[in-house]
Amino acid sequence: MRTPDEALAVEGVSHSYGLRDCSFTVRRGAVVALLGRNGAGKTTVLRAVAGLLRPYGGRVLIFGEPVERGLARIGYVGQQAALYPMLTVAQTLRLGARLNPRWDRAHAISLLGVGGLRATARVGSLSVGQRTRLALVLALGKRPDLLVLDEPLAGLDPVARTELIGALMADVADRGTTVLMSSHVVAEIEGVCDHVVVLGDGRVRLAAEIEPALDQHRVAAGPVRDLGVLDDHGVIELRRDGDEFTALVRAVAPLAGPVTWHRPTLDELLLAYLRAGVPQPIDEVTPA
Ligand SMILES: Nc1ncnc2c1ncn2[C@@H]1O[C@H](COP(=O)(O)OP(=O)(O)OP(=O)(O)O)[C@@H](O)[C@H]1O
Repeated sequence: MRTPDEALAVEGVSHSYGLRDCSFTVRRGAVVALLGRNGAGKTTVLRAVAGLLRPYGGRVLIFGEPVERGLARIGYVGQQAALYPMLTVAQTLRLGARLNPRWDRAHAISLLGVGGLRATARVGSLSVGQRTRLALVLALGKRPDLLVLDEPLAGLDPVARTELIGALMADVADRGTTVLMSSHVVAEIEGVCDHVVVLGDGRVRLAAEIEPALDQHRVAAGPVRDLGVLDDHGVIELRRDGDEFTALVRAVAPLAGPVTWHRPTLDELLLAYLRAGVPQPIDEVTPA
């Protein structure tokens, strides 16, 4: 059911680029990590959300409206920052001001300081990481309500990463900006994102709030002869090593048996979903 709290609804989105009936929702102010193995469809989903690619099936709603009507409210930074190499940094910001009715000059200039970018530098002379920073400044200067970022930190050095994450989080805290960002790095997600969406084989395998999802899953380990204890749980991934097994399960029954159980780390949870083959709905998960 649609709620006024909803920033984004991806409803049954399909595309020839391997997406099949993808659905998830994001509430206002959430910071969501989109994960998936190479080629899983993350960029395709993000481009559909940013209105840059029309899905073959399904639809995307931004704040309850078709994405085409919400474009002014979206800030998007793709993997290749779309910038004009012949312009200077200052000219690029002036272009940003012209193109975006909600442009916040003071905010953009303060972010430029965070990014350590010289106003007179020509875009063509910037490194990949510096261009990414400029693209982020442009996206944030637009004062978006929904920020869509495709691996935003990939080309950045560790100091720039920390600074930009800080600027991003300040924006989220000040303005309640909703963020959907793809990433391959669990350490990048931890402490920054509160929700995850995991794609696999073009479908949504997991769409959940991180802490409750960690509470709802368990890692079981023990001898293969005791595998029967998993029968009452939803097995996400099972790995065998000789006579021993390790499994990630959605714990739907009391934890029992001669095996050991522990609450997964975020790394364990995400790796299991990324490796697992079969889509698993999260809806009926109950706390262990
Ligand atoms: N322009 C295109 N033409 C044809 N196929 C494409 C095109 N762009 C993407 N694809 C295919 O769509 C699938 C999903 O690609 P997408 O870029 O969305 O994946 P991704 O999860 O972002 O991958 P990565 O982590 O490698 O960036 C891949 O199989 C890819 O080959």
